[in-house]
Amino acid sequence: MTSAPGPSTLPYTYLGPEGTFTESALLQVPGAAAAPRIPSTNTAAALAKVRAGEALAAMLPIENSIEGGVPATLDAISGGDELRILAEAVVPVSFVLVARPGVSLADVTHVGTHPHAWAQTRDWFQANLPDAVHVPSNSTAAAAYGLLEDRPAYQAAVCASLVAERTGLAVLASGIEDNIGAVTRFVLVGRPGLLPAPTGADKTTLSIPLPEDRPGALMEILEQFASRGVNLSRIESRPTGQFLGHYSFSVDVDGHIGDARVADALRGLHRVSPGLSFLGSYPRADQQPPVVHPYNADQAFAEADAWVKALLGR
Ligand SMILES: O=C(O)C(=O)Cc1ccccc1
Repeated sequence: MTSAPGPSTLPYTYLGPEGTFTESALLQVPGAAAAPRIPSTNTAAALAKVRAGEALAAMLPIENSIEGGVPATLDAISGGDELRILAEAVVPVSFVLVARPGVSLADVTHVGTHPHAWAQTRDWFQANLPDAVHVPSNSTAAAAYGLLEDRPAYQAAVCASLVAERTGLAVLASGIEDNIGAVTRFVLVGRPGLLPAPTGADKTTLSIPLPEDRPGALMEILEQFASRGVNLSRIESRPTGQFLGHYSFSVDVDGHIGDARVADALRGLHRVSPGLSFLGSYPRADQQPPVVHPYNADQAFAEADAWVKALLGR
């Protein structure tokens, strides 16, 4: 992963409070662990700090290996003033069930947690507490801290084990995730102007509105990638909110806008869907370079360009 963007006195922000999986993700960004950081209550609050220049960048969950995309993040980064993804981090996610000391499993009727954590522990609750009611919270850590307040609306919370250690809450059960090995992907989002340099193992995130409701419109978009040998690692549709049935495609592709094949695909996309948004090119967390056929390499694009220029006498 690249280092955090340049030296700055501005803090980073993240979906808080302390002890969320999002904070763990931020701590993976070289340079960010030693920098000041402030928690935000939710995605909108985190991005408002970035847009107002009060935070250098915000770490937010974007995709889970079980649940798929995180709509709140996908929608927030593609709407409003332009933002850029600067880095990604992938964090293994394991959950514990915590309660105030003295509370037992039999006392638990309501459980506070983030909707993603609830979705990833469904089977465990079905098997162990089938009647438990979910009380949604802004984050797993917020749910756990809520147990320390007067008269919480739930008796137990699902969170990271780190939060149990920090709060002194009792662990009623651990490793309660339904899918061992599940990971969540997080992105560090800043203002435009900071384009991370290509590393050879990068991703580019785009939001592409379907230009017209007609047969083949999506295929025309996908052709721009296929014909340049650009692999997609995520694609999902999100409603634009304009009218029922109007969708935008949120896409991650292998490669950097500085790679000729990606830049050429972007040119093609701009012709097909001029309203597309470029949300950033940034290093892949797993540092795996893509397989690029020689005819899609930078050199092949440069040679093709030179050939046409020569034919035109330029
Ligand atoms: O609530 C948290 O701790 C978060 O960081 C969001 C989240 C919730 C569940 C799985 C991964 C991330």
